[in-house]
Amino acid sequence: MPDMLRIAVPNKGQLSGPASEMLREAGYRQRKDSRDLVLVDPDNETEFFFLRPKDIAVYVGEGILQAGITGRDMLLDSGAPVEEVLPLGFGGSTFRFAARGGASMKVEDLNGKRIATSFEGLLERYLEEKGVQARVIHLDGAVESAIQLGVADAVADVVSTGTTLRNAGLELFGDPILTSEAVVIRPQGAGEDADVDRLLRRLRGVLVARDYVMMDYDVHAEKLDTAVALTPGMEGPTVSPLHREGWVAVRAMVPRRSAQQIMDDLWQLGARAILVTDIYACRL
Ligand SMILES: Nc1ncnc2c1ncn2[C@@H]1O[C@H](COP(=O)(O)OP(=O)(O)OP(=O)(O)O)[C@@H](O)[C@H]1O
Ligand SMILES: O=P(O)(O)OC[C@H]1O[C@H](OP(=O)(O)OP(=O)(O)O)[C@H](O)[C@@H]1O
Ligand SMILES: [Mg+2]
Repeated sequence: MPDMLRIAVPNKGQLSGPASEMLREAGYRQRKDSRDLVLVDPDNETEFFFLRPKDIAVYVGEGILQAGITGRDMLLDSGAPVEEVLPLGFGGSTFRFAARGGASMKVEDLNGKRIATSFEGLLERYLEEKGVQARVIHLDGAVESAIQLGVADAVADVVSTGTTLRNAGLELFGDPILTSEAVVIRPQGAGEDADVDRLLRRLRGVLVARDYVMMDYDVHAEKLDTAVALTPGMEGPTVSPLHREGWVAVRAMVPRRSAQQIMDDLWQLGARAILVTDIYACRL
């Protein structure tokens, strides 16, 4: 068997589904049974290991696996010798303090208090930075209940929509300790690795295909400069002659979220036959 690229992927939790989905879009096989621990993709000479998201930085830091997908918060919390090489745009969250609603706590008020968290690495580093002395209580999850149950005076927890905190009658205080999302990690100081580079190129291709669309339109040559300013593309748009005298066809990638606005602006300018299509995959 040829040398396999060995990659760590979250086996459950918030990152598991989106990570596998992204790898599938990048052309890799993914597991069908959520209890599978390993999946071999012989066509791509890649082996995927499904591990607890919090353990992934440890495996990659030990050099056992060449890369992995985990949360930035988890990688920093672990203190493992790994580095972030590519943010993936999903699993977005902030790591924040919260206390009982109406308590109007400030970070300084945490001196001498008990703070519950499942990220004590992150929390302890932050408290030290701010010169706050508090007792850190480690909990594995459902940290929001710790205040009501009298185990802690405040919590430091992952917040996405804030629904979980609100439902527990808690309110946020202080600045966000960290802003996180899913990231690809590698062992710190790992050298060139053609196999990892190929994985990263594929994932970047998925990110671009998700964030951009292809826009085609026809415009009068006199309006071309203004139109190109609206659709500069990645390295300048493709401009081709049209059979219709004085008109040209333009093709450029535009951000998906502004596509409708750009179409309105191009229409105003006199452009016609404006088409938007999905990008299935790409290497830029
Ligand atoms: N509600 C959420 N929305 C988006 N991302 C989230 C959310 N909750 C957590 N995350 C992010 O997902 C990553 C994994 O967190 P998750 O809670 O799934 O792991 P876990 O707690 O170890 O797993 P489990 O909850 O199954 O025990 C973290 O980086 C975290 O910031
Ligand atoms: O701000 P929200 O959108 O409500 O999301 C944040 C919640 O989601 C995660 O919990 P998860 O479901 O992973 O449970 P856990 O506490 O057991 O990790 C996280 O730990 C928060 O509790
Ligand atoms: Mg969780």
